[in-house]
Amino acid sequence: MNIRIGQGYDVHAFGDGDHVVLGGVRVPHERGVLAHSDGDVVIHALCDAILGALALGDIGRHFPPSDPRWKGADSRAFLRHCIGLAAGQGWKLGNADVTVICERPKVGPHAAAMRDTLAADTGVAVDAISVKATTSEKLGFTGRGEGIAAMAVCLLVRE
Ligand SMILES: Nc1ccn([C@@H]2O[C@H](COP(=O)(O)O)[C@@H](O)[C@H]2O)c(=O)n1
Ligand SMILES: C[C@@]1(CO)OP(=O)(O)OP(=O)(O)OC[C@H]1O
Repeated sequence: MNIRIGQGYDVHAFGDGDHVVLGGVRVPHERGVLAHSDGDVVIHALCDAILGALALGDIGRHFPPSDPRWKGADSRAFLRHCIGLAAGQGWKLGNADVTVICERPKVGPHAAAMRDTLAADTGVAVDAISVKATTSEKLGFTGRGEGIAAMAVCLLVRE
């Protein structure tokens, strides 16, 4: 069996709004995020991890922020596209592990729904998808509540 590893990272600044989208789940919050798409840092980091494992560049190469087609886009479509690129080369997702970094919103209460959504879009069992969260102890831009970040790693497998 062949394996490939990939990692991804994404950040969006908070802006006006009443929710954020994380892992395809609408999470109520007193701020939104500034983004061309729905600003889902979890999915953007996971897409970059998958694209990295495939050595196919990054999310901005496949979905340029200058392209009006992606304005307000549901990032789940980006994830399904990346999985499709992997499948086209015979790869499937082995597992993925995501960490969200923000003081708020609290991610824990939404992690199960996020895992369900990510598992559905990537075609794996939910136990192959991990979603974790941490604050940055009030340090840095996430600590000051200026934005939200996510890191992801994934393993692709091919028989
Ligand atoms: N946005 C967040 C941040 C953290 N959590 C949960 O709280 C735990 C403690 O966070 P520390 O940064 O103080 O270590 C963390 O392990 C998460 O379970 C969260 O749900 N949402
Ligand atoms: C997702 C894309 C889509 O145009 O735009 P944004 O929503 O701004 O998100 P980013 O994480 O900056 O990735 C770049 C783009 O691919």
